[in-house]
Amino acid sequence: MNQVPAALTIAGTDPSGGAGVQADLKTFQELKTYGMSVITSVVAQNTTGVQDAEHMSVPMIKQQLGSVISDIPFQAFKTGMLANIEIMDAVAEKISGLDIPYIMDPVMVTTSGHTLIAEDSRAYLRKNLLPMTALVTPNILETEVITGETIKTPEDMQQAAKQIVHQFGAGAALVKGGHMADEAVDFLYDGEKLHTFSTERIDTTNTHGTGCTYSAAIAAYVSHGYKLPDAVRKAKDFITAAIRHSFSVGQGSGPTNQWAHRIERVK
Ligand SMILES: Nc1ncnc2c1ncn2[C@@H]1O[C@H](COP(=O)(O)OP(=O)(O)OP(=O)(O)O)[C@@H](O)[C@H]1O
Ligand SMILES: Cc1ncc(COP(=O)(O)O)c(N)n1
Repeated sequence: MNQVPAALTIAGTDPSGGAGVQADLKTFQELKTYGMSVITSVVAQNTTGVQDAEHMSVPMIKQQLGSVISDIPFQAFKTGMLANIEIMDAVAEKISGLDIPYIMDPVMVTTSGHTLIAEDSRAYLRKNLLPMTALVTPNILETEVITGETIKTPEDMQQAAKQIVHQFGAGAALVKGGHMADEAVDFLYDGEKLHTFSTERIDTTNTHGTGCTYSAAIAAYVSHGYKLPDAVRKAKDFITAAIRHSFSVGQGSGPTNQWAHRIERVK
């Protein structure tokens, strides 16, 4: 018997293969995790941006979740694009009661600047979904939306990570600073300690799908049994390699390379 951990992504699609469910499944596979996916929205997008999106019906999302949950055990799951309150509510209903670590990538705006969730669903996400998470992974903009505070400095990021845990009830918060100054520095607050993960900033515009790949890598490592700070540290190495060896395909912001960890021997 081939026993491997399994992970589930609940997210939107990217037919150009760089973000969303496609990035998540590639990442799970690379990290020796059996990958499964529930599609919430079908998005027409590519490296240049988002052209259109169609959301799956609530019954269909619930059916997909039911199909997976009733059949195959998994050791971690993540959410990406949850476009509106109805979809968030459907997902919340199906995952409540699962005793499995939940990693939320609170997808709001893409790297190319397109809004992926309805304005009025932000409050729902904060109030109803955040308390269910083991970890939430907002970038600066998403952090500002969640906390209502402006982020200018690394200290602001650290403060926000604590606030997201203590005030909004997330299990842990990883505030990502891909756009802050010279370094790509992220802060993890796990309810007890602040951890810093910092790498050099790679000079590239190929960052399509970085958030998706990073959170999927964290979920994969968690499915293998790593505790949060270690899972994030390993995922940070994975995403940094993936950005460093990213693909210059397409006419816009290219995708990351999920097999780069093999080139750099990230374990
Ligand atoms: N140019 C870069 N060089 C190195 N690391 C980067 C770079 N851009 C992003 N990262 C890192 O990649 C990971 C994923 O970043 P992610 O894209 O989710 O957040 P972000 O870059 O802060 O925001 P955005 O979603 O708007 O791109 C984070 O660890 C971030 O620090
Ligand atoms: C379906 C979907 N989900 C999420 C993203 C965010 O991607 P990025 O990490 O580039 O901001 C995306 N472009 N498409």
